[in-house]
Amino acid sequence: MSLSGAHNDRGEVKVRDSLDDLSTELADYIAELSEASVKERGVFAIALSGGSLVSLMGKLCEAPYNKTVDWSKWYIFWADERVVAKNHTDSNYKLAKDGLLSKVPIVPSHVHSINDSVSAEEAADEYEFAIRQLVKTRVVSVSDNSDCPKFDLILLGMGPDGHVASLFPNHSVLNEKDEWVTFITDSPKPPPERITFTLPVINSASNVAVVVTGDSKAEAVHLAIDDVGPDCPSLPARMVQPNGKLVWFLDKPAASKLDHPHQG
Ligand SMILES: O=C1O[C@H](COP(=O)(O)O)[C@@H](O)[C@H](O)[C@H]1O
Repeated sequence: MSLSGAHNDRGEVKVRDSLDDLSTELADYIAELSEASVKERGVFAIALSGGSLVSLMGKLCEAPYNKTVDWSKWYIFWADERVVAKNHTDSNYKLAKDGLLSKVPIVPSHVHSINDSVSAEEAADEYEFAIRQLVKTRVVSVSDNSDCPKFDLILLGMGPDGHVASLFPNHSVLNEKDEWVTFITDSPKPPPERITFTLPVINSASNVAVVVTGDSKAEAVHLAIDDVGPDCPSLPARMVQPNGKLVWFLDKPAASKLDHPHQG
């Protein structure tokens, strides 16, 4: 069974029976956005996250996507990164390189990873500076409402606590309005030092997809998507309210606590 539908104002919710079906749906979605963006702008600026998302993107390395996607037009960024060496097992760059980037013909100079040899604060500043240069040359588009970058697609995962990127519940960086990229040194999930896109950047994207699997995340999915009333917690995932299009990719266990899991 495959379900898909609009869910209040929290975007489109796609629920798939198996991880295999979910991966195929995700690969189709990314490939379609890539094609549309290359047609419209000549490039595709995509920001990745780490965690379980990357293995769910694995189908992109297989036929037909490995041949049909115009990889030469892809520019890769990270919505969040752990401030560790690039060959460290905690590195989101390493995860993406091993699982995706080394298997498709991405242009190496289009891969924009952080400087891993400076402090978290400097890494965040340098990363924002690099993105600012690419906004000037329109490799990354600019928001219609602010000076924020408008990524063609930002891919997010979500933790059981409702964190997205490295924006954790009740953390002061959730209030950051001015910076595009900020840093934390007290992540509740190791490693502690991370850089992260801020909410204004995430919410300026043309498309945001949140990819969530497993029953340990079902409660957070419910709180992030359903109409939970005035007591609705300021869950980071619920604060993802992009100007562009929001799509949730869920397996059945992750969707199991939604009020209307079969909506649409
Ligand atoms: O620490 C992180 O966690 C989230 C969620 O990871 P998951 O393995 O539970 O899917 C991830 O999206 C983020 O990029 C990462 O740094």
